[in-house]
Parts: sequence; C-alpha cells; structure tokens
Amino acid sequence: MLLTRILKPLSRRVVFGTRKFPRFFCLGEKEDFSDELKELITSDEEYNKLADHYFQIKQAHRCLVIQPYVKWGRNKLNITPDEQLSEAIALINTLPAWTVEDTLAVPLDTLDRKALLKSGSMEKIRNLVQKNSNFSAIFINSGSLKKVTINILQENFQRPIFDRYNIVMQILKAHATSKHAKLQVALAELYYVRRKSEKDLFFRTYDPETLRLMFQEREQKLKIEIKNIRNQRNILRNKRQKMDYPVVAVVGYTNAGKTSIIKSLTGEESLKPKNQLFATLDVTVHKGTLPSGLEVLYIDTVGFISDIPTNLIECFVATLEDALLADVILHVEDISSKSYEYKRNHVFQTLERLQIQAESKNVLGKVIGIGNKCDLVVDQIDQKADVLLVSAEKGQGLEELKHQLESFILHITGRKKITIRTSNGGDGIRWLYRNATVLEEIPDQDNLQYVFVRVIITAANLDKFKHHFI
Ligand SMILES: Nc1nc2c(ncn2[C@@H]2O[C@H](COP(=O)(O)OP(=O)(O)OP(=O)(O)O)[C@@H](O)[C@H]2O)c(=O)[nH]1
Ligand SMILES: [Mg+2]
Repeated sequence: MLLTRILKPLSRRVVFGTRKFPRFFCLGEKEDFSDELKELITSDEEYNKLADHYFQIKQAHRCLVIQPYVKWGRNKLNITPDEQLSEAIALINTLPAWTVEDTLAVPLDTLDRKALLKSGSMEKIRNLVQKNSNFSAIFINSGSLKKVTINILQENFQRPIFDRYNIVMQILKAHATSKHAKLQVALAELYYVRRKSEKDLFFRTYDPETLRLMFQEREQKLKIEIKNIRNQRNILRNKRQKMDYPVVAVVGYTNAGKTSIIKSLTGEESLKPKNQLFATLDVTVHKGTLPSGLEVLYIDTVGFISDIPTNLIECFVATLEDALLADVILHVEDISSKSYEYKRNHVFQTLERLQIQAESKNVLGKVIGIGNKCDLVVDQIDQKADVLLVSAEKGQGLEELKHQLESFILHITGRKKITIRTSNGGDGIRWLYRNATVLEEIPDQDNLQYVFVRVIITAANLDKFKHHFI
C-alpha cells in the first residue's frame, strides 16, 4: 500500500558518532525494521486507503503556490507575505521532483471564509490556471484547510489542492528513515487523517464507530512502540549522565543551520547539512571539545516550523525531551532570514509548550541564542541582533561561541576550574583523569612526589575525590 511504496526506496540511515565515541551515546539507533513494525506501519489496508485518499501522493507536481495573508486585525502575522512565500517555495522544493511554477500572494480580510478566497481572487486564479495548463497542483500555504474549503477550491480550479499541513506531512514521510522517526511520523499522519476525515463525505461509506475504533487502536499501538523507544532512551540518558558529560542541545527553526553548527563545532564528517526543510528527523549525539579541553555532547534535533497544528509537534515530544533536559540549549537562528524575529518567537513558544508537556522546568533559562549565516548579511547586519553572530559555513565566530558555551556550562552545571595537589602517579591522579577534565599537570618543585593538577570538575566529583584521596 501507500506506505510500503514510500518505505521501499528509502535507504536506511544509521546514525553513529565518532569512532572513539561509545556506541551507546547514539540515540539514532541502528535497527532492523522488525516484522511487527512493518506490519504496524504498512499492513492496515483500510487505514492506508484513507491515508492514500488524503495525501494524493504523486511522483511529481508543478505547483502554483498561493499565499493567503490577512492585511490587518487579529490574524495579521508579523511576517510579510513575501517571506511566507519564500518558505512555501522552500517547502515545495524539499519534496523530490516537485517544482514551483508560479507564486501569488492573495490579500484576505479573514481566514474564516468557507471558500477561503473572495470571489474576485477566485476568478483571478481560475483564469490564471486556465491559461497555464502547466500547473498540475495548487499549494495554498496556510495551516490546515477544512475539507469543505479544499472541495470548493478544487472545483473552481480543477486541480488538486494541498495545504501546508499536507506538504509538511509529505516531507516528514519522505525524510523519516529510522524506526523512531517512522513511528513518530506515522502517529502524526494518523492525526492528520483523523482531522481531515472529520465531517468528510468520503467517510459516509464507513461506519463512524468502526472508523473511531480503527484510529484508536492504531494510535495506541503506535504510542506503545514509541514509549518502548522512550524507555530505551531513558537507559541511554542515565548512562550518559553517569559519564557526566555536559550536554548542549541544538534547537531552532528548520533550515537554520543546526546540523551545520554541530558539524563545525565537532568536525564530524558523518553529519550532512542539507538545504532542505526537515532534513534532520532523528536526534543524534556528537562529541566536541571546548577551549580548555572540556568535552561536551551536542544533540542535533528536529527543526520547528510555524503554522502547523499543534499535535504534529506533540509527536516529536519524545525526541525533543532530551533537548529539554540538556544543560544548555543552543538556539540557532538564521540571521539572514528577514523573518528571524517571527521565527524566534515561534521557537520560544514551542519550547514553552514542550516544557509544559514534558513537565520540565526552567527550559528558557538555559537558552543561548546565536545568529548563524552571518556571512550572508555582511553589509547589512541588523543592529538589533542581540545574539552572537556566527557562520557555520565560513567558521566565523565559532571560537567565541565555544568560549561562551564553556563559561555558561561551568556556571550552570556548577563545575569548577581548580588546582588539586595529589601524589605523582598515584590513584588520585588516575581517578581525576577518569572523572574530571585534566587541563594541566605541574610537578610540585618543593616535593617531586606530588603534582599540581588543574582540572574542571563537578561539585559531586570533587566531594568524592576529597572523600577518597584527602
Ligand atoms: N551561507 C551559509 N549557509 C549555511 C550556514 N550554515 C548552514 N548553511 C546552509 O543552510 C542549509 C541548512 O543547513 P542545516 O545545517 O541542514 O540546517 P538545519 O537547521 O539542521 O535544518 P533541518 O535539520 O532541516 O531543520 C544548508 O544548505 C547549509 O549549507 C552558514 O553559516 N552560511
Ligand atoms: Mg538538521
């Protein structure tokens, strides 16, 4: 069925850290798609028929992209229609073989009209579509359109209509390769199909109770599978905590350059930044070193996007939980984007929502912001930019970033830089190498049986050291 067709051509992406990096740090686990999983995701014929109906998957589309925007009032957004259109184009270009033929921004006085568009705009677009037989589909870049609206637009333009929710879902489906990502996307897809099916004529052929049960059963199965992975994650997280590495979660709007920043900070070749939205769907962990030698773990995460129903993000809560628990949250912004303030607000609102859902505390208190892609705005750097400007591509600002991260980590995790005098070649110094970051060893000139060891050490480990060796 539908998903089988999508699953087959996908190569399996296995996410590993560096060679020296112990296997258990990697959250994107190497996996085989078990028969049960394949069964769960692909076998349900009835469900797949419905998903097929709503996704209208086709190998390629040449799209007319329409950007509805409200000129004033409550629904007016703090982002210009042109900027919204650029994001819409990026969304379409992310789908393999889909292209943008033309774009049009359409002013509205409300988003609540049944047909969405006023009769004048409807007519204008109808003429445009009639003149250009090249358009094979119309993408309305607006959250989630009601079925009735889609039907009216489809009837008027005689082309399939896609909304933003649909396109984002299609990208997620195309990019999910690991078991965890596939399960999360399958859950998001289920919410999509359920939401779209409400009050839909197509469903008159189904008994509503049977439908309800089918959705419910599928949701439960997916949630159980996701929970199992979550439990496994907790074990990984505990192991990581025992090793006591400070953790930096890298978050931000999609395509801001999160993966690129981690790649530049760690030099890890396996990371592949892409000019695509939702290139990263798996949480992966990568080890890096800060200026004084302190080793940290960077967590790469799935990007955020605005104007999408909230339950889509809920499907990724498990993925983002690690980020919320990190010592530091590095918020990467694309400073070259004209709408970076709008995107920043969206990221903060999402973090706040996730904090509530995951019942974590003080998430916003541990955020450091950086403005990436500053190489693209050399001549017109926004004076309002109140974040460190960096360029992952050109390596600009990265040393400063490492210094900032280091002092923030020392402050927030209560780590201390101190000098300890201990016996040369004794158990104490071996213990320090295992449990702290040793910066320097200087022999004690007054008594060469001792050395001064400069270390970065957690308060807990300092207590242990004192207990065992002093
Ligand atoms: N000019 C310029 N381009 C950059 C810079 N950093 C990243 N990019 C480009 O921006 C695009 C997105 O980079 P990624 O690192 O994949 O972005 P991301 O935030 O991980 O994206 P998702 O995983 O899709 O959310 C890629 O084409 C990068 O080459 C930069 O400093 N300057
Ligand atoms: Mg990425």
